[in-house]
Amino acid sequence: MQIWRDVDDVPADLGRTVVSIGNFDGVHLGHAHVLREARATATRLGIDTVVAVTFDPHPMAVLRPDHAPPTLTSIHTRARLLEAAGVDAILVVGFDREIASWSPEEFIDRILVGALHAGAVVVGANFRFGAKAAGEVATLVDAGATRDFETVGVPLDGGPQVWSSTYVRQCLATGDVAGAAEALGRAFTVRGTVVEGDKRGREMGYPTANVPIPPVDAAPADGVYAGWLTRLDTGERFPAAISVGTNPTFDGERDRRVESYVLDRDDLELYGVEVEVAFVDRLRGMVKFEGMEALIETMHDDVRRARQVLA
Ligand SMILES: Cc1cc2nc3c(=O)[nH]c(=O)nc-3n(C[C@H](O)[C@H](O)[C@H](O)COP(=O)(O)O)c2cc1C
Ligand SMILES: Nc1ncnc2c1ncn2[C@@H]1O[C@H](COP(=O)(O)OP(=O)(O)O)[C@@H](O)[C@H]1O
Repeated sequence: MQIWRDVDDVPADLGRTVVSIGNFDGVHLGHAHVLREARATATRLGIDTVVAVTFDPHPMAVLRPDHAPPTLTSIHTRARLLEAAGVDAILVVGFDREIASWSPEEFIDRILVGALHAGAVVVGANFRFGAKAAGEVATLVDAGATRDFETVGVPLDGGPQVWSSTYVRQCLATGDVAGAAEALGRAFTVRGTVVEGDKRGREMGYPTANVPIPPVDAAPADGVYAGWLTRLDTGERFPAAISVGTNPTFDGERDRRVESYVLDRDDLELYGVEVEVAFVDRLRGMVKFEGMEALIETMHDDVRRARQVLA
């Protein structure tokens, strides 16, 4: 798959394409539905290449930083998932104030027609674009009439439910990782490099691989979950009981982390290893215990329940 980080990176000899546009954050089932329509449109028109146009950073992070939603997928993860959803190429538009000021027609002429030679544009029916979000599906339909591209506005109620990135974020904010997984069509995951913690885990009988959560990234609410830890260096996948939070029992001033105890193992060496943690189900909320003994008692139970969930 091709990734173009700038409009100037798009090869000049690119043939006609079918273009889908959006933030695609999460690449959830709603996105997959629109991308399936894009592929079907390409087949119908005899066009080979489906291009996804996406924005980085998220437009809200530029336009209203205080209201920017937490990110579900980094641009790298998004590219990987878009490829799996059948996209041939991705144009990542570096979103800034200048691009935000482009009128819908300017966006159409410079990106869709000028760079991508769109034969069709396929977007969700509620898609908005251009300065002040003035552009909509009808704007594309009108512009396409004189610029020789077709527009497909995909109805959002094509599936059993209207999925959205906002819905996924809401699920995560309440710890409903099973709901998030349903909307994504796969488990929600966090990626990162394992860092050192307070070295208390081994002492407690439950060593945990700790991954920091960048403040801009979405993560499940503080709590305890069952899931899987995958080493990205070897591809090995392990069942895990996972804690998200700041370890309130120990009162330390620290940032939120994802801490995974790999069930029934004490021999792993994970410091510095790149891992992916997948959240399957919520076990309970985070508790500030009176002492370490009470926490360990409860962790025995968490591990037992995690084993059941993952069996
Ligand atoms: C299954 C599981 C459940 C946990 N539940 C809690 C909890 O309810 N309250 C809490 O303060 N810490 C909880 N923790 C986090 C532990 O406090 C933390 O793993 C331990 O202090 C070791 O930290 P370290 O990796 O920095 O050494 C939990 C950890 C795991 C693996
Ligand atoms: N079953 C396991 N699950 C997670 N990490 C393990 C496990 N067994 C050994 N480890 C190793 O132990 C480390 C965690 O031990 P811990 O005492 O919690 O230290 P820290 O406070 O630095 O996280 C992990 O980073 C990993 O290298």
